Amino acid sequence: AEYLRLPHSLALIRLRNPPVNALSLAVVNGIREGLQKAMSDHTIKAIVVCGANDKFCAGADISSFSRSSPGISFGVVVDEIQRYEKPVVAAIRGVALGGGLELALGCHYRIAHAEARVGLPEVALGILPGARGTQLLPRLIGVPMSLDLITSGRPVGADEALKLGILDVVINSDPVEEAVKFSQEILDKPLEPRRLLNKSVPSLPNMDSIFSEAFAKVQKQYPGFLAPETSIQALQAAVNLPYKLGIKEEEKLALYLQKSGQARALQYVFFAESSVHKQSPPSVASWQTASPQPISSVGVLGLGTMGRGIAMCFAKAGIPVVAVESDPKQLEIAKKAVTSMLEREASKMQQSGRAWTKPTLTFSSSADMLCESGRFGQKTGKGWYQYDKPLGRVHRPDPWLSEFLSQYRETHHLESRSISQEEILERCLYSLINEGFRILGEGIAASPEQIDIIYLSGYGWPRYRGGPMFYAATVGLPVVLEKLQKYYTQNPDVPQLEPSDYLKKLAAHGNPPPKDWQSLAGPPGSKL
Ligand SMILES: CC/C=C\C=C\CC(=O)SCCNC(=O)CCNC(=O)[C@H](O)C(C)(C)COP(=O)(O)OP(=O)(O)OC[C@H]1O[C@@H](n2cnc3c(N)ncnc32)[C@H](O)[C@@H]1OP(=O)(O)O
Repeated sequence: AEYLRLPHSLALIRLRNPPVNALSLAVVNGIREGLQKAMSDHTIKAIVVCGANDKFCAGADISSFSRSSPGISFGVVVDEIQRYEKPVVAAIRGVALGGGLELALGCHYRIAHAEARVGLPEVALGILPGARGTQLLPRLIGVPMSLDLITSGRPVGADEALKLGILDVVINSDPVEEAVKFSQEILDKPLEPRRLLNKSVPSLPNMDSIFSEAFAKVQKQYPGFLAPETSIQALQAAVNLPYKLGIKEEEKLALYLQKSGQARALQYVFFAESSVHKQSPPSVASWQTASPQPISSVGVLGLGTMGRGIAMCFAKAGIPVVAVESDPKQLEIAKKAVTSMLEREASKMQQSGRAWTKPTLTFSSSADMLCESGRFGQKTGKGWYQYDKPLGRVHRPDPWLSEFLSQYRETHHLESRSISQEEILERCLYSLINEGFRILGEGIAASPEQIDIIYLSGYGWPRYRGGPMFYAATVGLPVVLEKLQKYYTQNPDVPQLEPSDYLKKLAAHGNPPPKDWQSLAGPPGSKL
């Protein structure tokens, strides 16, 4: 941060840390030094705080989170500013997010450009506004709106922030110039009413129900995420405890989140999302330039209207199709429909003098064995289990199924054994992860981050677990390798369990973080 003396007995502290003036240790120290200089200089009457390059501050430096604990010591600075004996005015352009808004909340006044955005988006990073945000915001704008903004993390535009009371002035001109003028006008005004830490949270008669509704809402809206619920607990502390104790509770809850593992995953996702836009596979191929992989056969699940159309397309292209349909009636309809469509196509081709060979459509019968016995699952009250009633949800083991399975095992010479939850999880996830390593080794995916972002955006992988490749690094690559080796030895007929060479190469280096994988594994082959 830079310190400048301005005319009219004013000082300016300008945060400078491109690209977004994040609060690195140097920036925080710079702010403190600037405040001390201004305090000891008796000619300085007021201080304006702003950010360089048209941005106030995007909060803590997220890239340094793994090295230090964000938020906690910065809260002391936020309190120091509030207690300061000279007015401090925040001049906001661009964004004031996270620690950036907390810094502004510490200031006695906040002036912003109409296009500025302010907010506390910490929950998206698995943490909470731990530099007094959960204690100061409700004192300024009340509990219901603080709950909304902090649990959702959504930033608001300057106009909305003005209405809510977060900002004092919104202008269309330069906020620093406006703050300079404004500072001179408020020099004689008392500072005590501007110190949020000495205010109490506006009380409401139905506070308990407001909080219980908020808990219910976040559990529904963000299932599995720890940060929104923990933020509500911090807001409860703001209501129930004096400031001095409330900030202690905020610190305790912030520490809990930082250690939860979700914070690490969500911070990985933040950088993964911004990096995927900049990456292309090692071959520099893209969807615009890549040639399609050969397809030897295709599986289609379900033979409704869509499934039939898809099966037809591949059959017409001469690609063998295996289609599976669990409803025998639907299967009959589909067989007739597909056959007649293909025959129509064939006769058209024959009329036009082109040759056509009938493709083979193979319908798997194995998946239908239960259905053929009238067991369609919950809707018929029996399937792999017996249900309390048709469409019922309460299931219990079915002796019929035990008999069915024992016959099946006899026919296929299978030995029964119990399979633990752990084995199910590991065999499913590690074979998926193994495939991820294969496509990295083949140069099909540009980076582990790309695979993870696809899983988060398209396959419902929980964001707070960071994606399958991040998960592999969390478990440890040597562990993943060892487990795959074990399962492959037990199931040599399942090629997905055979550890990929790429994984073997990486595991030889221990458990490197995903960002180092490509440099350690060496140049990939290129299948594109
Ligand atoms: C001492 C600590 C005290 C208190 C701690 C409080 C907790 C926090 O503050 S947590 C951080 C809260 N802030 C955020 O979550 C903001 C995250 N950033 C954004 O939402 C956006 O980046 C943006 C600021 C709105 C800017 O968006 P846009 O203009 O679209 O640019 P981007 O491409 O997203 O970002 C540019 C560039 O900046 C990097 N970056 C952004 N924010 C941070 C940050 N807080 N820390 C570190 N780096 C940040 C971003 O990764 C981009 O970097 P490239 O290298 O160019 O990819």
